Amino acid sequence: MVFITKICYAVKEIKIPRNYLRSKFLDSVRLHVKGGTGGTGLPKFGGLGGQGGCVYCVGSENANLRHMSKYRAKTITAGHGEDSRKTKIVGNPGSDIKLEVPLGVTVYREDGKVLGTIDKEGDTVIVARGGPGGDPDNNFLGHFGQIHHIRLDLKLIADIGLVGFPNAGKSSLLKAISRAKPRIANYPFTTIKPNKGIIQYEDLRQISMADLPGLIEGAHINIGLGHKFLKHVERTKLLLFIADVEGFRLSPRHTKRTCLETVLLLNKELELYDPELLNKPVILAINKMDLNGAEDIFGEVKESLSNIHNIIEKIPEEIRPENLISFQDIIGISALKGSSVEDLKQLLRKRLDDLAEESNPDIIEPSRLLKKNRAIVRERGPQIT
Ligand SMILES: Nc1nc2c(ncn2[C@@H]2O[C@H](COP(=O)(O)OP(=O)(O)OP(=O)(O)O)[C@@H](O)[C@H]2O)c(=O)[nH]1
Repeated sequence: MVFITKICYAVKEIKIPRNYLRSKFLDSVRLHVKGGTGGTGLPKFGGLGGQGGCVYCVGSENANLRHMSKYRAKTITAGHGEDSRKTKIVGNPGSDIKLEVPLGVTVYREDGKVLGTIDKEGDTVIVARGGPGGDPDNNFLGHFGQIHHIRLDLKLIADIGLVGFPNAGKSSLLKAISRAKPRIANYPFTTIKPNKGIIQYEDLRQISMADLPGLIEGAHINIGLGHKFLKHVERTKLLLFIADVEGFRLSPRHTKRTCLETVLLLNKELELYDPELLNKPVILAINKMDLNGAEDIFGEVKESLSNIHNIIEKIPEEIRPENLISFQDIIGISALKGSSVEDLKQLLRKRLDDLAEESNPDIIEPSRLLKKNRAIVRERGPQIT
């Protein structure tokens, strides 16, 4: 009997094989927060009650919203202010509650008001203030703290946002170019949560790249994973479109789209989500250049895109975007074989450096900086003490 029970427990403990499909990524969380109540004053001695503690969010590199699930169906309440006593005339303030949240979080109140955004380590947003302690202005009665339902909405902060159809090779590229280890498989929607990788250069400069689950035709009407993850490209500086040279077909029931059509469809889906996204600089990488006939297709796609305004009328209406993206660069790569991945890596850096220089023209190139410093040394001579 004991043996059978043991087996039953053992069977129960076997993990479901498709466990990985349950996304461990959370990008939105609702919390109920309450500031502490102020302590009561002591009118006879002019004693003041302590202020109630506050609940606030603090940015931390290591935090993730998943940690917040422990607060589900609970109220996060800060400490109450201490009452004034004969032996301690000014009550101590209540203890604050510090919620560590990942960088890229925007905090919304229940009425939609933005309480603040957290972009850097240590950024702080107060989400529920503690009530004031009792004093002569409130008849020595401490007040309740603020109570709110808040929503923490995470948008990944990355330099580059990788956008493409399923199976285009986004995860393969992220793996080839960075130190990330995403799941790669030959079926659509292997990526079900955004992945972030860091591209490291020889001079130790680091650039972050976010790989988003694949978009498909009709994502705007919630087909596939819909536009759910597109919000994560809002805070990237540059978009990298990746298209399979052979195009894409979701299933035999769906229309086969060529490489050019997938590029136009990506343009259209981004436009339908938020036309502002089209103002970002975009680089197009055509992947799987190791396949037969890829060079010819690449040449045709490049030619068509350089001449797109003349041929756009011939494109079927259902895949025709209204505002066309003009790509900064179009490059052919093979994420699998690694060909031209290094060129793409250098190109991405160059474009990001150009952007940084445009937005801050005071930045001086390191080589110019070195020359300038040498000139100073020559002028005054090295200091000998
Ligand atoms: N021949 C060839 N195959 C590639 C290349 N890059 C990726 N693949 C293959 O294409 C398939 C899909 O690659 P993934 O990197 O998972 O594509 P993805 O865009 O991340 O796909 P989703 O996760 O569905 O969005 C895998 O079988 C890869 O091995 C390439 O350069 N050449």
